[in-house]
Order: sequence, then C-alpha cells, then structure tokens
Amino acid sequence: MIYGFIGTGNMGRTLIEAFIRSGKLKPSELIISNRTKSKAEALAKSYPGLRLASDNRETVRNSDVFFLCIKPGEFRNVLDEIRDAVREDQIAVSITSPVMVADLEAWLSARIAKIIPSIANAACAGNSLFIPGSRLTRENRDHLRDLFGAISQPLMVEEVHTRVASDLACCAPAFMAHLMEKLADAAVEETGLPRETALSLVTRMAEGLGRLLTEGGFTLETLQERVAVPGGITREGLNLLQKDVGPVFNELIRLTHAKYEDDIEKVQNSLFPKMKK
Ligand SMILES: NC(=O)C1=CN([C@@H]2O[C@H](COP(=O)(O)OP(=O)(O)OC[C@H]3O[C@@H](n4cnc5c(N)ncnc54)[C@H](OP(=O)(O)O)[C@@H]3O)[C@@H](O)[C@H]2O)C=CC1
Ligand SMILES: O=C(O)[C@@H]1CCC=N1
Repeated sequence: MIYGFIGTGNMGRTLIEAFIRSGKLKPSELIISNRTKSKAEALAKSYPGLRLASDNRETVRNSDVFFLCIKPGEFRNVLDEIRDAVREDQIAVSITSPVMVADLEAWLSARIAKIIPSIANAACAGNSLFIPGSRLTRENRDHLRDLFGAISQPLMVEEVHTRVASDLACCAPAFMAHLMEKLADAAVEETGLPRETALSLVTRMAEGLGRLLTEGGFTLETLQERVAVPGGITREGLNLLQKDVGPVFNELIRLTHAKYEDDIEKVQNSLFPKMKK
C-alpha cells in the first residue's frame, strides 16, 4: 500500500514523521510532493527510501491513499492539477476543516475522508477527528481508523461539529500553551522569578497534569477539588479564574466559528465560482 502526501509543511511533515516513528508506515511506503521542492527534498533525505515525486500528479498516480495537507486557499490549484489523475478506487484524505466532504466528492472521483489531526499526534497522543465521506467502504473506514489509531485516538465526528471538535482537540494545544506562557510571564513580572525557571515549572506541571488525567484516575473536576482545599490559596485563584476566564472562552469559540464560516465561503467561491452575468 502506498501513501501519498501533497504538502509537506507543518502538518504534512508532522503526520509523515509520526507514522514513520510509530512504526506504522515505512519510508518506502510513502511518496511526497510540495510546492517548494526543497522542503520535500529535505524530508526525503531524512528518511531514506521515501520517494520524492516531481509533482502532485505523480504523487496521486503512485498512491493508493493520498493526503491533502494544504491550506484552504490552496485547494483549488491542487484539485485542478490532480483531478484527472485521480482514480475511483483511491482514498483521498483532507486534513483541512473548512473544505467540505461533499465539495471534495464533487471535485474528485476518489473515496473521500476528512481527518483532522492534532499536533498531539506527533507524540502518538490526542485525538484525530474522522469525518467519513459517502463513498468510503467499511474496509476503507477500518483501514483509515487502523492507520490513525497508530498515532492517535480516532474519533468519529459529524461534519457539523468539525469546528468545535477541532477547537478542543487541535487548536487547544496552542491555546493551552499560550495560557501557560502567560501564567509564567505573570509570575516573572510580579516576583522577578527567572523566566527560564517559570517556564520550566509550568512545563513540568503540564506533563504531570497530562499523566494524572490519562493514567492517574483524575478528571478535570476531581483534580481541581483535590488541589483547592477549602479555605486554601488555590481556591482564591480558582474563584478569580471562574469569574474572568469563562467568558473569554465563549468569545474564543464564537471567533473560531466566525472565521470558519468565512473560510468555508471563500473555499466554496474558489471551488464553485458563481457564473458572472
Ligand atoms: N497545524 C496544525 O496543528 C493543524 C493543521 N491542520 C490543517 O492542515 C492544513 C495545513 O496546515 P499546515 O501544515 O500548518 O500549513 P503549512 O503552510 O505549513 O503547509 C502547507 C503546505 O502545502 C504546500 N502547498 C501549498 N500549495 C501547494 C501545491 N499547489 N502543491 C503542493 N504543495 C503545496 C505548502 O508549500 P510551500 O512550502 O510552498 O509553502 C506547504 O508546505 C491547514 O488547512 C490546517 O488548518 C489540521 C490540523 C492541525
Ligand atoms: O482548522 C483547523 O481546525 C485546524 C486545527 C488547527 C489548525 N487547523
């Protein structure tokens, strides 16, 4: 089975490396192409056996399953280029949330799936969000679930919930990292603690927190209860967070959804331009 990757940027490279490091795929099972060739060349050099295609059509022609690891605004170009090289028996996986499964099915004859990975998958952790298209067979679904199961917990998601699920599984690593950095920076500003120490403390804390929640039998709720003893210092902090942080997240979810709707509209205008009168 040969797996093609179109786009070896941030996420394309992350997926390729996660599949290889997990032992799920061998470099010789992969063929890749990228707009800036040097980027794909560098990746191919790091993994002997990994094949570099001269263009996206070559990637498609030589693969059984191919991944579209490109940004929303880049779809029209790539779809135009590969459309007549795609076969009905192939599986095409898009990792991009605002490109609708039905629109990809209209463009390509392949069996379509949308699978949104998370940066957490680089550590073989976290979820991947699985939105199957209508042409996927049961075997195709099992195949993709098995593949992504090597680097993540695949979770079936309704397309209508893609945005919110992606906010929590895929964007949140960045949101949480930002909050941790802000916490460390505030500690530095308020007390003069060296920044390096502050960053190290919050990073180690996050490592422990992750383990407690995954292997330690804690939930988010029980964890807060255990640390915030009544009348203690943590309780004071939690009271403040409860008041101030909640509304920010409501605003954040509304914001990601507004940007998502905007992206969907732009993608649809580029894939299906309205006929000008
Ligand atoms: N970052 C994340 O954590 C996650 C990202 N995603 C989604 O993945 C998608 C890609 O994101 P990301 O990897 O961060 O973006 P990047 O910009 O890092 O990668 C996109 C890659 O696509 C390449 N590309 C663009 N046009 C073409 C083309 N015509 N032919 C071949 N290659 C092309 C670019 O090449 P060039 O080198 O020339 O720029 C670039 O390497 C986005 O839609 C994002 O929303 C999904 C889940 C998580
Ligand atoms: O648009 C998305 O949902 C993904 C998640 C992180 C980046 N892109």
